[in-house]
Amino acid sequence: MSTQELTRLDQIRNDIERIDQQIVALIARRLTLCREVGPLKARAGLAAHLPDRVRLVMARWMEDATSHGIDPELMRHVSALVIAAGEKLQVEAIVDAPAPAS
Ligand SMILES: C=C(O[C@@H]1C=C(C(=O)O)C=C[C@H]1O)C(=O)O
Repeated sequence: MSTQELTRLDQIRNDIERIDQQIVALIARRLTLCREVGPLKARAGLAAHLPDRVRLVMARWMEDATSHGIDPELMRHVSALVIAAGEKLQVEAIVDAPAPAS
C-alpha cells in the first residue's frame, strides 16, 4: 500500500468515527424525546406502542434509505431496534412519573 493510500485510509477511518459519534448523539436525542413523550401519552390515554404510528415511522426510514441509495431492509432493522428502545424508555418514564395533581 502506498503512503498516499495509507493516508487516505486514515482519513476515511477518522470520518467514519466522527459519523459514528453523530449517529449515537442523534439516537440519544431521539430517545430523550421518546422518553419525554411517555407521560404525555399516558395522560392522553395512549399506549407506549402505537402500531399504526410505528408502521408510518418505519416506512419513512425505509423510503429515506431508498432515496439515499441504501438497502431499505437495513433501515427496517435499525428503525425497529431504535423504536423499541424508545418505547421501553416511555414505559419506564410512565412508571417513574409522579401521579398528576387532581
Ligand atoms: C414516540 C412515540 O411512541 C412510540 C414510538 C415511536 C417512535 O419511536 O417513533 C412511534 C410510535 C410509538 O409506538 C409516539 O407515539 O410518537
